[in-house]
Amino acid sequence: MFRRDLLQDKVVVITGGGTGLGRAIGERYLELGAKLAIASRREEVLARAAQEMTAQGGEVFYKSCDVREEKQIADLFDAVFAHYGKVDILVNNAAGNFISPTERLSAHAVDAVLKIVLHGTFYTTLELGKRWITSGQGGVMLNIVTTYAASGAGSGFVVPSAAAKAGVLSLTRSLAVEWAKYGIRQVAIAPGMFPTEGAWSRLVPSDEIAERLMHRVPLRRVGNKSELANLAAFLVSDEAGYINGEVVTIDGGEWLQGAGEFNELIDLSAHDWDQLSAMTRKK
Ligand SMILES: CCCCC/C=C/C(=O)SCCNC(=O)CCNC(=O)[C@H](O)C(C)(C)COP(=O)(O)OP(=O)(O)OC[C@H]1O[C@@H](n2cnc3c(N)ncnc32)[C@H](O)[C@@H]1OP(=O)(O)O
Ligand SMILES: NC(=O)C1=CN([C@@H]2O[C@H](COP(=O)(O)OP(=O)(O)OC[C@H]3O[C@@H](n4cnc5c(N)ncnc54)[C@H](OP(=O)(O)O)[C@@H]3O)[C@@H](O)[C@H]2O)C=CC1
Repeated sequence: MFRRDLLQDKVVVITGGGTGLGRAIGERYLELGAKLAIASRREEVLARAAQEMTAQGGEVFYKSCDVREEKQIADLFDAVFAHYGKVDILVNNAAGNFISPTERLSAHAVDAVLKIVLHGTFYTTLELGKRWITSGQGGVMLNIVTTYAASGAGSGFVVPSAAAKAGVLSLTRSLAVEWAKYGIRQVAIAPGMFPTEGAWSRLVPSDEIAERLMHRVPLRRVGNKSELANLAAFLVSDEAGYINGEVVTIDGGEWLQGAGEFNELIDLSAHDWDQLSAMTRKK
């Protein structure tokens, strides 16, 4: 699908790059010639991922980093710059989320999500942005958000995530303008349903919920990680150099089905339509 050298020698930092979608994005980037640095809290997860990801070749540097901690982020970038000499691309992928009626949440639970998603993304963006601006080097920042942020609708039962991801999208669009003069480009992806252990264990804990969610997708399937990884590769590549401040939704049409008032009629049979037509046509 892509030139094999699309991301040749680009150095990419991916937060949460040891699991799920972050790892899938990293694997695709490696195939396209990039050098990776993956970071998250659990060092053993990163170490295993780095080993497995480089089985076919390529280079993956890893370092434990809690994105809620400013000092750990500075240490991360110090280490990556020392190792590779530069950073070209940042993928803000780390996140926290779980379903809960909002009235059951404590302040601590709200903070648990806001601090990873909103503060963490802001801190990594700020740390790397300052370094790029000081050195005169530009780059690309890709933020992974959600359809309920991109649509502007938010979502019940994941309200801290909805609020935080909306903030991240606002950060994306705001800096797309403010930092363009430094050669820093901002883009975002809003994924729909992509089964990962991290997301499914916290958000889709039963078959019943899975069935309900799936029914919302016009394509009637979940996304393949490779589909998302391909989009993530294009958006950070020089081929997408004129895309700045945009969010691309990849959800099989899910949010649109929810938005159209009459889309619920999708399940009606031909027989149902015959009856309805007879009722609605002028007599
Ligand atoms: C299906 C389509 C997908 C839709 C969009 C998906 C978006 C995503 O972001 S998917 C990514 C999911 N992956 C993760 O969340 C990975 C990282 N998550 C975590 O580490 C935890 O889940 C975390 C977010 C809770 C953070 O962990 P930690 O900082 O260790 O927090 P604590 O375990 O100490 O909990 C803090 C606070 O939150 C309360 N809490 C935790 N889980 C739940 C829950 N499932 N329901 C209700 N409350 C929860 C916990 O009880 C603590 O509050 P207090 O008890 O008041 O202290
Ligand atoms: N899967 C899906 O259907 C969807 C996912 N998304 C988004 O995609 C992204 C990836 O999610 P997914 O792969 O599904 O889930 P995962 O749970 O696999 O990914 C979350 C990653 O974030 C890391 N992380 C969490 N907290 C921190 C922290 N404080 N500091 C550093 N890293 C942290 C985790 O590693 P560790 O625990 O080691 O810190 C983990 O690697 C997220 O931004 C999510 O919001 C959006 C819409 C749908």
